[in-house]
Amino acid sequence: MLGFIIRPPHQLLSFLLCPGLRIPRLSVLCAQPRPRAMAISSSSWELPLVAVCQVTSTPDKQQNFKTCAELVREAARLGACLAFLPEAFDFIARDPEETLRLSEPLSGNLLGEYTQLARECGLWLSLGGFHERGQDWKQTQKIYNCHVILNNKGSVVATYRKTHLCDVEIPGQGPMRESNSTIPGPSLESPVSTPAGKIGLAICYDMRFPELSLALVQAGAEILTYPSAFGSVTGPAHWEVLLRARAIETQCYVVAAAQCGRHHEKRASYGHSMVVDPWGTVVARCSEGPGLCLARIDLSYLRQLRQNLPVFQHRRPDLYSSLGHPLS
Ligand SMILES: O=C(O)CNC(=O)[C@H](CS)NC(=O)CCC(=O)C(=O)O
Repeated sequence: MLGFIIRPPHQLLSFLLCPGLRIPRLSVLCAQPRPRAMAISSSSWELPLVAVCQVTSTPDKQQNFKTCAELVREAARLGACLAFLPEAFDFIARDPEETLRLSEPLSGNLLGEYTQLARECGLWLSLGGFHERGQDWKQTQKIYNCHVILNNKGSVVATYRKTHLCDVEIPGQGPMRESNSTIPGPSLESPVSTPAGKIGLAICYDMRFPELSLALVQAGAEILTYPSAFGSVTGPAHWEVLLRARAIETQCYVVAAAQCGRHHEKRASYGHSMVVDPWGTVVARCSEGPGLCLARIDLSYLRQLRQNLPVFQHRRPDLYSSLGHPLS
């Protein structure tokens, strides 16, 4: 019954906005009529709307907060119930010493400002990667890369500390040595219920490890999030392919808020923030530069797709570890 698996048309609308520009640019990627078999009782405009914010963080924390707050307010005005900010929304420093110096605990001033913002706007926030001084800061002098979910009252409802750290050297991109400043998180987190659906938490480089996305979907995730500061060389080759692959194999929505542009003399990011639906189609994407895009999340579509193409009933966990140990 593959004929029934066609994206409903309301998902094909994405509004591309620049912060200075008040008129939304409406981009209709495609406009097929909704097939009868997919009809649902609610109007598409009642489906939850999410906003994906794209920024260029610098070492200036106050300025970064101003930019993010403006996008979050815009998201609220446009009717989003949840706004996603990228990894390192708080700042991107020039070196590990500066990263450690600018970091704060979750109880610090910056999270306090975001708490107020969520409350004032009445929307949920995915704060994609906060440089967090954890409980062990005094002993370790290192931080966690912490994804924080705030509800519309500003309370922290979930935290996930990045488990796969990006220590890579890609020619042409400048070395990344995240472990110089950061400790890997100790565990995965259970998906968290939000007005848009159950969100599985991850961060950036984590998207290269499909075991993580499978663990999250098997624990009930409907939306996977990969807030990112993706490299400018790996970006064009891997970014969209990885995100769409994670969406197709898990049959989840994938939301990826990204850093873009030049952060300082030593660092630039790829951008291309997007929302992918469970069929693997990109249903919203940001244009170049800071801004936001919007997408509706249709969980009845997700359930229909999982029924029509029941890969999770066809898995063979009895086989997958039968070839011994993974490559070292
Ligand atoms: O450094 C900070 O302040 C915040 N953290 C990051 O920007 C991290 C570690 S350097 N970036 C990535 O994981 C990029 C992954 C990537 O580019 C890939 O997988 O290709």
